[in-house]
Amino acid sequence: MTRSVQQLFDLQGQSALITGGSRGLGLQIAHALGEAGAKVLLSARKAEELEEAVQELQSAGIDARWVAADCAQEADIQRLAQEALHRLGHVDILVNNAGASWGAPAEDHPTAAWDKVMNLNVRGYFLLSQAIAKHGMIPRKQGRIINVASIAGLGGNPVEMKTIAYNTSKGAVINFTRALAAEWGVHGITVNAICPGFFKTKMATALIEKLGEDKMAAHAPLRRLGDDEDLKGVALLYASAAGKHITGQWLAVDGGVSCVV
Ligand SMILES: NC(=O)c1ccc[n+]([C@@H]2O[C@H](COP(=O)([O-])OP(=O)(O)OC[C@H]3O[C@@H](n4cnc5c(N)ncnc54)[C@H](O)[C@@H]3O)[C@@H](O)[C@H]2O)c1
Ligand SMILES: O=C(O)[C@H](O)[C@@H](O)[C@H](O)[C@H](O)CO
Repeated sequence: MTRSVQQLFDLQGQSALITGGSRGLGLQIAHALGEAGAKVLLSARKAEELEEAVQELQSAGIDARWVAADCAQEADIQRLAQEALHRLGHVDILVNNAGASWGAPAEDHPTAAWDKVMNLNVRGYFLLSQAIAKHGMIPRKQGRIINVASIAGLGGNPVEMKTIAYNTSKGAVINFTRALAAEWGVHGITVNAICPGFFKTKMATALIEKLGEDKMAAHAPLRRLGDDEDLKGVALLYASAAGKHITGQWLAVDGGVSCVV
């Protein structure tokens, strides 16, 4: 018996861990997975922001909780993985989303900032995937890993932005996704990436305002920036049975910005 579309997208009984889930794109993805029936566990560094986000999800009827952790610290990542496996019972869906950027001309980019960006955006994704898979997904022979990359991983940012470490890190996330998918498919784990375009979150607001929101929107074939709904569909596709034959892929959700040469 094949499943209906409603059954294929249903996440009842599933559990999801979302890093950087306290606001922005991570919180949007938490809403999507939670609205489809998953239990969600948010992680970020600040307890107050996490508590606020959990309350927002709970008032939408979602089973939500939080754990504070710094994904730039290996010991914190190991603790987060253990707590997630303990508190959720199992992690069916891992969303690697916590990320940071740095603006400086490449010729003067501080080494410490390069290391900081690469450490959180790449090493953090790797270490948490490793811990969650090794102690949960691989023994259970099932799992979904969703990596939030960026269209910044497909090329350079507009020249005013000067984010060489960030662009490098997001390019790495895309090939990390493909390589991990190639290795862990045999364990029943899919690994896919989302490449958002410009969304007005805390990370990007100052920059969007500096470059001009209207001007940035005008650059997109769809003449708009991303909003609070735009990542929900792809997150649910990757996380659910509807996406069970999709792995090693990335999808740009960018209003078409990445099609323009
Ligand atoms: N906003 C955009 O235009 C855009 C576009 C493409 C990709 N992205 C990516 O989306 C992801 C989320 O960013 P956002 O735009 O929602 O920004 P945001 O600043 O609103 O959210 C970032 C989240 O990451 C958490 N975080 C930051 N450093 C952390 C650390 N060391 N440990 C744990 N958590 C940490 C923050 O608490 C927050 O929850 C990032 O990976 C970012 O690179 C954003
Ligand atoms: O497209 C993206 O991934 C984001 O918008 C980034 O480019 C950040 O906003 C920028 O790096 C902030 O410094």
